[in-house]
Amino acid sequence: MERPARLLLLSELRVRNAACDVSMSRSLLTWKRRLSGPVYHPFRPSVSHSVLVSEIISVREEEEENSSKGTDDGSWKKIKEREGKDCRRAFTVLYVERCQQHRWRCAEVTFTCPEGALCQRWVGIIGEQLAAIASRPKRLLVYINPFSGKRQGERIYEQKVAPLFARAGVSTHVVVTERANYARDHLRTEAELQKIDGVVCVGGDGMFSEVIHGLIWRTQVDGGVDPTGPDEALLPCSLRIGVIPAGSTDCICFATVGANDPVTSALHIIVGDSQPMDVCSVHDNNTFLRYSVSLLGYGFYGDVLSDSERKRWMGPARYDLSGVKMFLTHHYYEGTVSYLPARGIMGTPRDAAKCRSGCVVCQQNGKLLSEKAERYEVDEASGSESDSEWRTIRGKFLAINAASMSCACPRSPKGLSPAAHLADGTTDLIVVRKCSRVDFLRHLLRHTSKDDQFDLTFVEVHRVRRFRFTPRHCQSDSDLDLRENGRRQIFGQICRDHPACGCVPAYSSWNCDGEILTHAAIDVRVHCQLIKLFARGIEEPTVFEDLANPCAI
Ligand SMILES: CCCCCCCCCCCCC/C=C/[C@@H](O)[C@H](COP(=O)(O)O)NC(=O)CCCCC
Ligand SMILES: Nc1ncnc2c1ncn2[C@@H]1O[C@H](COP(=O)(O)OP(=O)(O)O)[C@@H](O)[C@H]1O
Ligand SMILES: [Ca+2]
Repeated sequence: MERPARLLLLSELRVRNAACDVSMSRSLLTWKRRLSGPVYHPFRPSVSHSVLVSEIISVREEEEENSSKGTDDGSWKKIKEREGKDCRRAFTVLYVERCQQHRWRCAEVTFTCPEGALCQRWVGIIGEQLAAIASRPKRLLVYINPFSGKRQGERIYEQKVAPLFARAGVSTHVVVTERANYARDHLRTEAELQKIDGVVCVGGDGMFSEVIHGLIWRTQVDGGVDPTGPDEALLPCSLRIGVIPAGSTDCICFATVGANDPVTSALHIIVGDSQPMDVCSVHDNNTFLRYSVSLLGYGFYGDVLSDSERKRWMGPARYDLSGVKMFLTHHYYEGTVSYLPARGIMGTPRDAAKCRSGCVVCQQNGKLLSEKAERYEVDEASGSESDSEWRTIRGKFLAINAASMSCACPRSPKGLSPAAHLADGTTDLIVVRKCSRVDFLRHLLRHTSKDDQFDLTFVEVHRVRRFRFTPRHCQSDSDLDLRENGRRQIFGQICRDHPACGCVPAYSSWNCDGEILTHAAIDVRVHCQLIKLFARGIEEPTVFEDLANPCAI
C-alpha cells in the first residue's frame, strides 16, 4: 500500500471565500473544499486540486483586499498601520496549468489565512521548497533575432516572456542580435558563461542553430578539445538552452515541447526542465562545416530552402510557395549514400511508439553508447564499428533526409520521421528515390497525414550512427561519366536560374536545420546527448491528466 506523503503544513484556509483544507508535502500542494451541511453526501463530492511543487512558479504575499474590510475610506490604511505586517493575511501561488495540445498556462490561486503569522508560515514553507529545486535557472542570457518569422521576436519576448521571468524571480541579460551569427560569435568569445544558468534564444531554428554553434564551440575550446576535429569525442555542454518560438517553422521547439507557444516554453524554462539532445557534426573531407539537430535534407528540402531564402520578405509563407514550386520542378540528383546502421540499440524508424517525456529508448541507448565509448576509449561516433558494416545506396534521388528528431512542426504534426528519438545517438536516414510526381506527392502528403510515409516502394529508411553522401560527379567514375557530369554541371549552374529550360541541375544543397549548406558531399556523425534543452519532451496525456483537472473525490 502506498504511504501517504508526510505533510509539511495543513491548515484551514479560504479560497474565493470557500473554506478549504490546504496541505503541503514536499511534492504536492493540495486544496480541498470543505463540505457545508452534512459531513457525508454521496451526490455532492468535494473538489480537490493538486499542484506539483516542481510546477509552482512562485508564491507572494498579498495586501488584503479592501473589500474584505468593508470600507474604502482610509480605515483599512489605519488598520494596516496599526497591525503592521500582520495585516497581510493572504498569499497567492502561481503554478503551471495544462491546456489543450501540450500548451501550458500560468494559473494562480489566492489563499486567505485567519491570521498574518500563518500566512507568513505558508509563504515561507512554499518559498523554501521552491528554493530547494536546484535545477531552476536564476540567471539567463537571452538572444532575440528581431527578423525571425513575422519579425515579432522582440514583442513576443517583452509581452509574453519577460513578465513571467520577472514573476518567477529569474534575472536576464537580453541581447538583440545585430546581424546573422551575432549570437554565435558572442557566445564563442564574449559571453560570461560562468555567470549564467542557461541560454535562451527567441526566434526560429536558425537562431537555435546559432546558439548551439556558439555553445558547443566554447565548451570544446574551454575543455581543450578541437571543435572541428572529425573524430573528436565532443564534450557535452553543461548549460541548458531555452527556445522561445518566434520563427517560421520552429520545428525544434515543436518537437521537444509539443507546441509552438512562447508562454509554454517560458514555463518549461522557469520550472528548470531538462531534455538531452543529439547533435550531428557535418564535415566535408575532414573540414568542419556545421552542426545539426533536426533536419539535414538534400534535394527537395534543400531546394525549397534555397528558393525560399530569396522570398524571406514573405515571412513563413515563403516555404509554402517554394514547396509547391520545387514539387513542380521535380529535380532529382544522382549520387551515393553510405551509412553505418545503428546496431545493438533499442528502437527502429518504423516503431509505433514515439519518443515522449522520460523516453526509455533515449535513456537506454544513451547509457549503452556512453559505456561503449568508455570501454573502447574512442569517440562513440567515429570508432568501433568496422568498415565492413558500411552499407551503400547508389542512384537517383528526389530527397535524402536525415532526421535526428521527429522534425514535427505545425506543417507536419507527426514529422518527417515520427518514431525518431531526441537523444538516442542516432539519426533516421530517409532516402526517396526518383519516382513520378504523383508518387512523390503521395509521399509528401503523408508528412501531413497519419499514413506511413515509409510504406512506399521508392522510399527507404534506416536508423544510422553515421552517413556520407557523395554526389555522382564527385565520384571517380569513367571518363565518359566525367564528360557527362561536366556538361551537366555547367547546365546545372545555368538552370538553377532558368528552371524552365528543362535541364536538371547536378547539385542540390543541404538544408541544415533551415540554414543552407552549399557543399553537396558531406560526412555526418551523431554525437549522443551533446546538448540539453529547457524542455521535457512531449508529454503523454496520461502523465498529467489526474493533476490537470480538478478531480472529484
Ligand atoms: C507540395 C506540398 C508539400 C507539403 C510538404 C509538407 C511537409 C512539411 C515538412 C516540414 C519539415 C520541416 C523540418 C524543419 C525544418 C526547419 O528547421 C527549417 C527552418 O526552420 P525556421 O528557421 O524556423 O524557419 N524549415 C524548413 O526547412 C521549412 C521546410 C518547409 C517545406 C515545405
Ligand atoms: N539581426 C539579424 N539580422 C539578420 N539576420 C539575422 C539576425 N540575427 C540572426 N539572423 C539570422 O537570421 C536567419 C533566420 O533566423 P531564424 O531565427 O531561423 O528565423 P526564421 O525562422 O524566420 O528563418 C538565421 O540564419 C540567423 O542566423
Ligand atoms: Ca531559419
